Amino acid sequence: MAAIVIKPLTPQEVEERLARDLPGWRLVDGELRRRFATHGWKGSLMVANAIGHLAEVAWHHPDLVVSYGGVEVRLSTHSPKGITARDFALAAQIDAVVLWQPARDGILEGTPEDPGAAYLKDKA
Ligand SMILES: C[C@H](O)[C@H](O)[C@H]1CNC2=NC(N)=NC(=O)C2=N1
Repeated sequence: MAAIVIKPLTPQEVEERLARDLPGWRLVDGELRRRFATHGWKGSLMVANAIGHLAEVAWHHPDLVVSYGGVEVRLSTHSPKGITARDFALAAQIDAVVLWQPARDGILEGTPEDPGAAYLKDKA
């Protein structure tokens, strides 16, 4: 089987792919970044844990800034240093999991609207 070649993308390539595939993410200081806003610390920790699970399964680990009101995800590749297809692949999976919502008319109810249950502020 041919080895997968991972090479850093140029800033222009990164911006093009962000606009096409990951509109919620930005290139800042050489990292792909996205913030997921929550209604509080417990929600932020749940988001952080969901991302932590994906990172460990992928064996590609973002930095996380966990705050009372949200989680900022910062993704880059250490070797080769830069932004690579690995960062885009994990970012897309993070979006898919964190922003996922049950179908409106489906059998799963979704998080109730009342303040006691409020969790994510950003939903797909
Ligand atoms: C030591 C080295 O960072 C690791 O082998 C793997 C695992 N996690 C990783 N995580 C990230 N974000 N970038 C990497 O290049 C990377 N490489």
